[in-house]
Amino acid sequence: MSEQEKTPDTAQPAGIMDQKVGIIGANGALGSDLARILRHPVPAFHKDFDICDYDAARAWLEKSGVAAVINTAAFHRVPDCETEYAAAFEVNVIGVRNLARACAELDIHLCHISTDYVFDGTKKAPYVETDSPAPLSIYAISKLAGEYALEAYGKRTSIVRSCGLYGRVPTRAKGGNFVNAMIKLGTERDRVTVVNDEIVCPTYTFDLAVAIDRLLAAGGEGIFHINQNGHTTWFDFAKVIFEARGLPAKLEPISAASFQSKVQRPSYSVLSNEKFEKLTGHRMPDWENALRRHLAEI
Ligand SMILES: NC(=O)C1=CN([C@@H]2O[C@H](COP(=O)(O)OP(=O)(O)OC[C@H]3O[C@@H](n4cnc5c(N)ncnc54)[C@H](OP(=O)(O)O)[C@@H]3O)[C@@H](O)[C@H]2O)C=CC1
Ligand SMILES: Cc1cn([C@H]2C[C@H](O)[C@@H](COP(=O)(O)OP(=O)(O)O[C@H]3O[C@@H](C)C(=O)[C@@H](O)[C@H]3O)O2)c(=O)[nH]c1=O
Repeated sequence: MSEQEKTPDTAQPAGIMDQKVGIIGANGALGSDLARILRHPVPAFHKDFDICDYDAARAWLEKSGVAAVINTAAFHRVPDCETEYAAAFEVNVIGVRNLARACAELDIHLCHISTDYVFDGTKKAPYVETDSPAPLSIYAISKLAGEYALEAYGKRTSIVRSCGLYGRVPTRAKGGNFVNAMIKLGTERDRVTVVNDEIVCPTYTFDLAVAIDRLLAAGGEGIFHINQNGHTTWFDFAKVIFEARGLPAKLEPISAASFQSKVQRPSYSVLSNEKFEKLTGHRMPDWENALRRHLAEI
């Protein structure tokens, strides 16, 4: 195993948060890694309750006896949000409002997952938590409105914004993630085109789950940006996947403008980890290290 593939000492699976923590969406990409990392996880599945149902959410939270809860539930098939906007707003805003209200009443810390897409990408330097959001899509608008709902109705809250999640369990809402899409396309097609002018920092759900555990243990409240360190383009990210897997298709760079999509995505959405790393003393591994560890586990 190369140096890049070794698990860094920051990624040990044992959680440090010493109290019971609820995980909403415990079988999702991030939720399933939270369930394997947290020391005292209390998993909640969609069949247990829907966050859009305030009474059901409150009843589960009250019964669970958790000190904190992490909300990973979202409507996040990004292109579908453009047309199914009522559903997107119901889950991403009203659902979050419900959780914020219930957690405030029950004195539970609510940690909510948000996105790099709240920014428009014009900054061209890592975004810090105090930068002004400027969402470009309905998904991004609904996630930003969810943040505002949390801040308006919540008491003890944290918001974790991250970027381009991938992990052992594919994102349920999308039926996959960028890594397994590349492996599938790279195996089935002769030629795969990937955008080379969106600068991002795709993030491994395992590393994000470890980081969220550290954030909760440190009592972090407010907004925190957490993604892998460094930055790449989707094309360069795909290149590592193609090389590591020896995929037969020809990989070609294209511009975002020529990628057929009904969604406008930020051309730069790297997040600065500085606030998180300062509070917790925990350094996020680089994106390539994370990707190679992930490729070794699937
Ligand atoms: N995936 C990505 O690239 C990124 C995601 N994010 C954010 O991270 C979070 C987690 O993403 P990820 O783990 O990939 O998502 P997944 O789709 O894998 O997991 C979401 C989980 O939430 C559950 N869920 C969905 N809607 C509801 C609801 N109304 N009530 C209760 N449970 C519900 C789902 O259950 P079921 O499937 O059974 O409905 C699923 O278990 C989301 O908030 C997303 O916006 C941020 C940046 C990037
Ligand atoms: C599958 C594929 C994607 N792409 C591009 C499209 C897009 O610009 C980029 C990533 O593709 P995705 O389908 O993952 O894009 P998308 O679903 O918009 O990903 C986003 O999901 C939401 C939930 C978030 O919060 C964001 O952080 C972000 O990761 O790669 C290609 O160029 N070629 C391809 O074959």
